[in-house]
Amino acid sequence: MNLKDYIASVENFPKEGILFRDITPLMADGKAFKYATDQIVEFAKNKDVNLVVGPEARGFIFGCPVAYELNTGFIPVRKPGKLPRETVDVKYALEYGHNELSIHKGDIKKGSRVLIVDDLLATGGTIKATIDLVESQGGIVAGVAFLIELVDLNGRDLLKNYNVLSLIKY
Ligand SMILES: O=P(O)(O)OC[C@H]1O[C@H](OP(=O)(O)OP(=O)(O)O)[C@H](O)[C@@H]1O
Ligand SMILES: Nc1ncnc2[nH]cnc12
Repeated sequence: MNLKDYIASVENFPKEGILFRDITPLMADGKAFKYATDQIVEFAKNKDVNLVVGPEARGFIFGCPVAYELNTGFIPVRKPGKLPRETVDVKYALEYGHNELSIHKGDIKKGSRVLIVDDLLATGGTIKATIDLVESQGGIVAGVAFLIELVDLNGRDLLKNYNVLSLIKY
């Protein structure tokens, strides 16, 4: 299956000069969504993963079905003001702005083997912030999986010490 056939490319969204890779056609197609999820599950299988972590919002879309298939829990990494209990926070830069991410303190037990899942790797700011949150809680990042990698933005440079999967490259 060619997953690129299910990605829509939209010019100048959300800002002038950004070519937005829209995953919603893939999500809307049951076969493509399952195929992409299965590829990530396959990547995780020999990594002894016991927890999946995904950043808001699109990381939830792929992270949850992957966690279900792996029989693990899913921990959300969220934007400011969304998590009700005590959090650990980190600031980061985006391809088109900046943001802050949080995780509930204590959700990741020391020594947990974590698979981090997100829809897209651009500059790597989001994933690096997510890795920092996981590691600050004593989690071990067993793998990092994306549906899409924007190769020219060099996000991989931040991930040299990790097992990385991306299913579609632009
Ligand atoms: O590699 P980076 O440069 O950090 O960019 C990638 C991130 O940007 C997008 O999320 P966004 O923050 O737009 O949030 P959303 O998922 O809520 O739309 C995307 O889903 C990734 O998480
Ligand atoms: N070009 C892009 N398309 C979709 N999501 C993104 N997140 C960061 N850059 C993006």
